[in-house]
Amino acid sequence: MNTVQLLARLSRYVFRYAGQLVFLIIIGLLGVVFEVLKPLPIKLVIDNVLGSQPVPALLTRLTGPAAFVHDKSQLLLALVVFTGVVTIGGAVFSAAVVRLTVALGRKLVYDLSLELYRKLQQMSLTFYAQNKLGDLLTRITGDVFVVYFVVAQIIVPAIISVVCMGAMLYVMVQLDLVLALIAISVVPLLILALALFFKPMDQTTAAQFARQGELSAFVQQSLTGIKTIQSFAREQLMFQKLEQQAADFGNAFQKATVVGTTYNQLTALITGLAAAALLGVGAYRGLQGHLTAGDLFIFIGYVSALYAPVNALSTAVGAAIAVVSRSRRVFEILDSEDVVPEVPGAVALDASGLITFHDVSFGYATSSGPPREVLQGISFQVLPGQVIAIVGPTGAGKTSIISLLLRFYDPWRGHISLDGLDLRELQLQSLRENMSLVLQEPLLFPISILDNIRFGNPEATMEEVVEAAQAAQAHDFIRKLPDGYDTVVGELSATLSGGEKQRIAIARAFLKKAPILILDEPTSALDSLTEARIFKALDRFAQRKTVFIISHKFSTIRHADQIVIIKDGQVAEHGTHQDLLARGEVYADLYKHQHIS
Ligand SMILES: Nc1ncnc2c1ncn2[C@@H]1O[C@H](COP(=O)(O)OP(=O)(O)OP(=O)(O)O)[C@@H](O)[C@H]1O
Repeated sequence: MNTVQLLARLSRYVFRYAGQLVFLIIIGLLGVVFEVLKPLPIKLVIDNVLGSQPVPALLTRLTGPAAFVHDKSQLLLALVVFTGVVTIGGAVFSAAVVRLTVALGRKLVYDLSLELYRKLQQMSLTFYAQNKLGDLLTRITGDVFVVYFVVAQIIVPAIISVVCMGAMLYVMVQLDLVLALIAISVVPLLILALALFFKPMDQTTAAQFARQGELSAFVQQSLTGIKTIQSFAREQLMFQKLEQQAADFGNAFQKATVVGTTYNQLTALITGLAAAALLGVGAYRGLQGHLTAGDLFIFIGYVSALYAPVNALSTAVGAAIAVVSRSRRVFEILDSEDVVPEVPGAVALDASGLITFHDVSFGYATSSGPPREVLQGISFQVLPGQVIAIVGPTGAGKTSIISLLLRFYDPWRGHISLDGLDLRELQLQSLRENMSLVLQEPLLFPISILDNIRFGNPEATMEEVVEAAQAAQAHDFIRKLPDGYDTVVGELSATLSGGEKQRIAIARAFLKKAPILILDEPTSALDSLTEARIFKALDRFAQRKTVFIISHKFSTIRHADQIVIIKDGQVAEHGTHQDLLARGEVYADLYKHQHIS
């Protein structure tokens, strides 16, 4: 997307509030009137109060036959009052512009942040594997301000500046054409400076924001992993890595700032030289009688006042460049097609829990090189109400099977069906409503334990929550916490043990009344007595549910209706505990090993 397209797209967000924007611009333009009027009373003081020029015809036309314009002391008093009005009016309108801009900007940033957040929620896990969390955070908390900058630093100042400059140039043309032409000659020079600097400013600014994203990603990752860093006493190593990232960001920041300020200095130089030329030529023409002293004062006043709109315009150009770079980072996400697709007419389903894998193959993209296949030709069927255990060495592909079942990814070949329907024909939300998942490393949110358990079933009553917590062997320890079920889980749930977190996650899954329950190493952090109690409760809770269990523990696996052994991404064996022991191959070997150890 090129610069013009990007700015046009950003403007579309702003034009949703066209009424507010127009009002803001009108207020800004009324402020311009005060700005343009500012030097006028001083000209009249010089020419008509101190000097003895005839009162300008325009003024007598405005005031009619009023006598005060011809009485010097009364005219002076009127001009002093007028100056006060102009000053106060200018201040009021410029304050109003700031407030209205912020009020509008707030809504714009809010809208864009929510749109971005909604899109991020839909992105596939492949997207999250390829993008760093810290960088995404920078985009959603920082880069979204582009819509505010587009109003505050580009649209409003550009319009006000152009009108302000136009009005001042008009007055100058009326006063003296030669001087007005000198003032206008600044414009092509400013355009030339912009043409020279546009590309370097765009490139260095884009690089600065990219490095900033990388730096926040690194800081975010290292703070999340602070326990590991401290336990390995590797603070120094991480510090050195951070130093490198910070230095890269510093270099990028320096380059962008140097290029940006050089451009600003160049524009200031051009306008400054033009002001000097105006002053010289203006005074010369005054001496020749083309201008009154008061007119020359207006010129000098305008030339210095012209700095403000010219600077605002050049700042608007610099801001546009930053806005373009940053909005590209926002639109990259909004335009990304890396979402799990839903076919038109996808159906909702209250599943019974019949799941079939039909010759499924699947793999992951790698950051360098071709994608890597991790599952090949997987086929099996689970009937409603059955318990299936997926077993196999680490890295065999067990969790990948579960990820396919939840449609975090789609198979490369083959397909998976639920109640006879290809998962891709189902509405994503409906598919996942039918499933309840406990992960090996359960994540709890920084909300109360009650809300964590109710996460999958917000309507559940307190009795149901307690029942699920009791079944998950979590009720007793929750009751002993300072605020019981209302205890808020700390950041990253650092205050709970691994086993406590697992039990809350199991309670959460029990409470969500989905027909399919998926347990990925759900009890790895629990002692065998607690585990046995949970599985006893599971028999009751999971009646008529289809249950997937990934586990290395034979105490968990042996009672399953069927056991699938995955090895090197393929189904190596398939049967019941007794069948597989009798076969005396992979499963029997694993079983023997665990018993001996
Ligand atoms: N997001 C991913 N991107 C790339 N490769 C991945 C990804 N997730 C898993 N893999 C790779 O796919 C293979 C299978 O991983 P998977 O997590 O399915 O195995 P697993 O049997 O569940 O292992 P474990 O018992 O250790 O949890 C592994 O080699 C793993 O490195």
